[in-house]
Amino acid sequence: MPVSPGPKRPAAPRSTPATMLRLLDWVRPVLPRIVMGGITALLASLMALAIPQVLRVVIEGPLLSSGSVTGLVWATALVLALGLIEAFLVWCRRVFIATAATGAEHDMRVELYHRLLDLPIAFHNRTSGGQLIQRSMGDLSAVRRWVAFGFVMMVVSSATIVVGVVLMIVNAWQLGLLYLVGAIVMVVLTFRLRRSYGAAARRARDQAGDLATNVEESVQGIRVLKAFGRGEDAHEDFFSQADELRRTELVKAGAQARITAVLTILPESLLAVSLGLGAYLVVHDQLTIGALSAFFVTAAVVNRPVEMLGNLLAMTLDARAALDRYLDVIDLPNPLTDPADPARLPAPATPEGSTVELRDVVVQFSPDEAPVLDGVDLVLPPGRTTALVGLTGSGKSTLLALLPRLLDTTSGSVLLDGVDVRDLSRRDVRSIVAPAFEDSVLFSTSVRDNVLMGAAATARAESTEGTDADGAAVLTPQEEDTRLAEALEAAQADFVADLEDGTDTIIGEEGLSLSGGQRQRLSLARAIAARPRVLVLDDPLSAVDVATETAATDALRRLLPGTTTLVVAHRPSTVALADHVVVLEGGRITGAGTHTELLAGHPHYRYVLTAMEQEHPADEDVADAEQAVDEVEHEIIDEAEQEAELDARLQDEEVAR
Ligand SMILES: Nc1ncnc2c1ncn2[C@@H]1O[C@H](COP(=O)(O)OP(=O)(O)OP(=O)(O)O)[C@@H](O)[C@H]1O
Repeated sequence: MPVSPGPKRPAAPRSTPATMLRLLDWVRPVLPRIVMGGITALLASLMALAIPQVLRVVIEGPLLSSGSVTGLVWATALVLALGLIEAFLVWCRRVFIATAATGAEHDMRVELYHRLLDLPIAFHNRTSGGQLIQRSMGDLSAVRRWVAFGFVMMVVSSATIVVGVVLMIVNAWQLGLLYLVGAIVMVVLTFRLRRSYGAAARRARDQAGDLATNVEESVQGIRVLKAFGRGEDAHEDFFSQADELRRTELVKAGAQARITAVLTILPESLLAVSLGLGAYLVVHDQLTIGALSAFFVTAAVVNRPVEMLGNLLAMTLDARAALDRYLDVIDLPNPLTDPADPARLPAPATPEGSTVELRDVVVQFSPDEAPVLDGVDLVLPPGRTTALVGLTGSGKSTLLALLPRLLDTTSGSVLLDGVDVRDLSRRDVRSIVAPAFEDSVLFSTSVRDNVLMGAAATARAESTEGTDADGAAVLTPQEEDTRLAEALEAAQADFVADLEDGTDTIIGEEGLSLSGGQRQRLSLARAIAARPRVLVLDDPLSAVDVATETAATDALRRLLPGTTTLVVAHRPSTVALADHVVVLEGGRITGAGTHTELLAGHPHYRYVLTAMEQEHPADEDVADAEQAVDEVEHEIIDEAEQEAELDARLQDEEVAR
């Protein structure tokens, strides 16, 4: 599967300040705490700057002129007090900022998750999982670190430098001005170097996402990798991706090193020049020793934030790259939206059940490509089962995705009991249309939770059950038990009774491993437990035998008599169980009727059935093949036993001799 860095960046790139300002959307509620944090940090810095001024008073005042011990004690106490206040203010900064930053990170993470659930399937098809995990974890951590430390320290450092330079000018204007000129040169050079770091920072984050995708896919596909002996190739792929990331990190480190070098060499050189010039000024009585000392101690305090600016700039560019990736997803327009004023959910159009109608439906994924569905007109008979048959790629899954509104038509409409699905809220549509897919997805929770997942939503739509404070339906424990038992029985999932904890057994990725057929049965049970008005099945029983499929279909008819069902059929047995069959050929419906009618008069239908039979041989053939395998296995075992007997006899003879 190709690895993609995810959504494309917006056409007009944002500047770093404009990007960082977007953070206000999440930071605004905690802004007072951040401002308080900033103020305490600033005060702490001012305390640090105040200490050299006390030093000047000490040198020029009590210590050198009057020799007063009391004055010296007071001055010492003052420096100690300033130090203690500085430490207390630093502690306050951490408390204020940490809670604010983690709160903003939490809100951003929740919003991203909500967005991922909201975005259409097409987005998830083209975006790799690792990239999304990286966005929700690593990228957001970088943003939090910047809010908690980078931003505040950037403001505080800048303020400290400005105040410090002013004090340096006040203490020794000649030396202060020299430092100011040097500071301007530093800023210009640093901003020139930032470009290469910024580009590498974005590249590194995209590459880290690719790496996460690689790990995720390798773990998920571990069986395939092992079975095909591709472990070595996978290892090489991973190695080269990891190496690419390493090289980008080195580019970042190089750029940061250059910035840090400028921000270290220049101020240190300035101090050296200032020392010579300062000594000259003192000798020629143009500067006092106290003022020179105060200048140097102030310069030492200012140099700390100046040197830190390099790291802070790198942190800002890292956070900007991370925030850009986050906003790429958050700002993505969702073509599947709810109407401003959704229509009320209609009642079933007929006593037999709901009707579903597709009117002149066209689906085209890209203007450069031919439509996948082209002028489809289709009515699903209420309360009956319709099988959708077609060659691979004919558009069956695409058509199915239109019913629960996982996808919208390019033109034409899909009507549920006479109402266009786009006029209903997506929540309402999905509360009456339940899907089950061939690729059954189970979550890392109990059988019970997996199966009852959609039951509450449909119960709310039926509105005969109780509701909770949010208006969502709540099934009583007894009702839940009944639904669970019925759904498991109908889906032929009786194996659940033999699991160690029955319906409370934890399954899914982190739980018990189930066979493909068992997973499919639970996925079907989930759709049944929802008691939908419309059931959409994308070949959900492909991994079970024909007898189980027949039993499940019978149970479905009994349990959900008024449910209108559309099932994609990949084998003749599924077609045979349907009331009505529709043939899809290159995105168009070319035939509809009963299995017998189509068999008699539709050549493409016969061709598709023949193709299905070749792909899914009848169960008798499979049974024959299994028996043949059994016989061969028995022969091998017999031969092995005979050889063992022969060996034992030869050994006995040897011993006897
Ligand atoms: N999100 C998408 N973007 C672009 N093309 C797509 C997308 N989804 C499906 N297609 C294309 O639409 C065509 C029909 O796909 P679809 O999955 O509906 O066929 P199908 O009949 O269900 O096939 P199969 O029997 O193999 O599952 C294919 O050519 C597929 O590549």
